Amino acid sequence: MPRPTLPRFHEIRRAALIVGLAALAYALAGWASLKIAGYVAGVVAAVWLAAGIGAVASLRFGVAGVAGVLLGALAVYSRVMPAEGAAFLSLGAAAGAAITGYLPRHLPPFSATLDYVSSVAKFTLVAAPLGCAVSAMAGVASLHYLGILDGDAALRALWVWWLGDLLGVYLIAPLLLTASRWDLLPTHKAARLEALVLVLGMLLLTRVMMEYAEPLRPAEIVLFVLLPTVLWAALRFSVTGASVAIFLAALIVLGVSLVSFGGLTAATTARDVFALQVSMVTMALGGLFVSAALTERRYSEMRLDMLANHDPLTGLPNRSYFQDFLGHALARAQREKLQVSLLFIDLDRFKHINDSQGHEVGDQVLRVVAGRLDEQLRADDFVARLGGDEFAVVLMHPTTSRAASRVARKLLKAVGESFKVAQRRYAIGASIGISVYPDDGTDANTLLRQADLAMYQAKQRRSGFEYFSDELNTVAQQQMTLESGLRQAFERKELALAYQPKVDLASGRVVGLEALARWLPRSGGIIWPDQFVPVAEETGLIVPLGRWVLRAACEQWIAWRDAGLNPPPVAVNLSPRQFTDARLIEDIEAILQETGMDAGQLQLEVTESAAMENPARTFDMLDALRQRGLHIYIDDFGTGHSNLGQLKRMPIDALKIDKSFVNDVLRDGDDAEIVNAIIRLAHALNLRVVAEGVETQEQAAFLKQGGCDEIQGYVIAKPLPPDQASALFARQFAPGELEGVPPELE
Ligand SMILES: Nc1nc2c(ncn2[C@@H]2O[C@H](COP(=O)(O)O[C@H]3[C@@H](O)[C@H](n4cnc5c(=O)[nH]c(N)nc54)O[C@@H]3COP(=O)(O)O)[C@@H](O)[C@H]2O)c(=O)[nH]1
Repeated sequence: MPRPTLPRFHEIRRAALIVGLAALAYALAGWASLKIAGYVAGVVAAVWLAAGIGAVASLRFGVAGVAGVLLGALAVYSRVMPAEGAAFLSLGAAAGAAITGYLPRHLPPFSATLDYVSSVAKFTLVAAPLGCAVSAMAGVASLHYLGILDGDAALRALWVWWLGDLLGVYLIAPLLLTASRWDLLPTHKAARLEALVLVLGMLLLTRVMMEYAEPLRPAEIVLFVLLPTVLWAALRFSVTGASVAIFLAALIVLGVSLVSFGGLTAATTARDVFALQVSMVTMALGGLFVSAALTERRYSEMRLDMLANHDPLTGLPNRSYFQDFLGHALARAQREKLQVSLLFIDLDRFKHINDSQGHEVGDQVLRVVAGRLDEQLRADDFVARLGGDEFAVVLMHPTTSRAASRVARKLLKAVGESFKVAQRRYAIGASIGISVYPDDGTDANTLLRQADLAMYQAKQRRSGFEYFSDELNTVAQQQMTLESGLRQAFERKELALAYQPKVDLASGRVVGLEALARWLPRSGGIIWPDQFVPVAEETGLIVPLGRWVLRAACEQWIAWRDAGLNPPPVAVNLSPRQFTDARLIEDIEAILQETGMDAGQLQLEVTESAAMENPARTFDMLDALRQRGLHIYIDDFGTGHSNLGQLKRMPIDALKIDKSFVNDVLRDGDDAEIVNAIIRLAHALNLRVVAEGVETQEQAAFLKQGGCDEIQGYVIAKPLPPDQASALFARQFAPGELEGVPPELE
């Protein structure tokens, strides 16, 4: 069982302060009420403002507030009656306040700022009537018991007391409770003028109607003059405006009665007082309910607006809001001769975190980044989430060269700082592309495209941020031409495969073929995969391209087999994007089935970096492929960041040493060491090892001596068209007699 702890000093100090302030406010309001509206026996007021103070004190501060009410009531009542009576009345007041404050808090949902109709109803129609009834009954019973009120007078006083307390709650509590929602008030000049006219109108009309022609009674003034103005305020100035208007209207009617008749009770009958109380209750309820209904509607409009214009995950403006904002910013920049810098921000390796740690962590990362971007910017800068891991910032500034650089550096630094999510520390980088109005474009879409291109450049160069330049546009144009050409290349049958043999160093036999894509446009010439594979990767065309390559390689192998040529296994390259395609296995199975290809004769080459991107996923994928009989080669080995522990568990068959090491193996001692180390590592893991990019007899000899199993490279042959490749199937390359076969395609 937890041990009870003593309250700390600052808690005691706070409670004492609340008790003191609540007592003071209650006492002052009580004293003023008796002065303005003291009615029955000098104790019962027609409007008991102190009840409003009590309700708020209890609602906001609980027990401390109620204790303040008790003390404040004692201070008021002990001035007008004996101590015993004052004590009874004060206890009644405190009990009433406790009920009025306690009930709504325990009838959730309740908004203490009275901006929902249900909250107003709970407070004004349930809690306040009950609380006021308790204090009125306790008070009147005490006065009767003390002999101050006889039976008849007590019954009449009960009504006056209850309505007086209720009015006090309706006039004061909304004013104090809604004070924190000043933001709902319109702030423009016309609205202020309208409010002033309204207040002056209330004053003037009340005075005129009460004193001239056929003077109206106070209750009639409330219903015919003040109620409409309160409703006006409720319609125009939200709950806060309505609360102020209700309070002012009460002050005006009480004040004018005081000035005109020398006080509420002096020139009015009991019926008049009753009518005034009821009319004021009607006015207050009307104002509160109308304003709450309108505010509630405004909130739902704001919510809809928020949903339409903001990203629900980060709370930042979304793409559509961003486009609107940028459009307005550009129009303003044109008028005021300003510059606009657009920063396009893309997170580095976010996909990796999302894939490996799950979407919840990914979402959390996006929230952290959004918060950091927002924190770094000034109030008049603008940041939005465009979608995924892309954000955009709009800065407006006087014409200066490279004005956004400082902000870009600041944002990169802020985003790059590590942070903790679900007990783990993460660090994420970002790349930023910047375009500037009017230099790089004059419309939102162009600027966004240019900033995107610059971001891509920053990503490739790992430079953090880059400005847009015309050269980037040229490159983008070329890529677009390549993209549309590649789309047509499928239909026009312009794609072909070249096959490069792999030779077993021990036997000199061709033991494998690597299928490499070629694009032979009808217009002539050849487009190399170095040019079109990256474009296909970016545009997603790599998936259909990869499928085409797989199918074409399988069909060719079957054609060779059917021609009795005894083809060796054929390998195809899987790009990183293809490798993450959820349908890859399904596609491969379908191709194997449709072409009749033997799965054991198909090899897949996956680059080391793609394989290590998400080891857990890679593991499952490779395992599934191997179970179907395929063989897996890790391509370009040595260039990625292999984790040896993971490599050991990875379901693979061979490593291919990257040609960059092979290239300098005879000149560079380090490369020679690396090549030998990879060969030893592969054998230690029971994997075959293939050296790619072998161009000379000497390199081949070095590799053979080091224990390498297979070689591939120009020393044997460049990638060849199918008929030339098949001519090598039966050939045996004797050691020292390796010679390049002249290619037909290249
Ligand atoms: N996802 C896919 N990627 C593909 C496909 N087809 C090719 N590619 C990739 O494109 C890159 C360039 O390929 P390519 O121009 O065909 O170059 C290959 C060989 O011609 C070249 N090579 C082979 N031997 C030598 C050599 O002795 N010297 C030398 N300078 N170059 C040589 O190497 C390329 C094969 O490399 P690798 O795949 O790493 O074994 C390239 O990255 C291809 O992978 C495709 O269908 N899908």
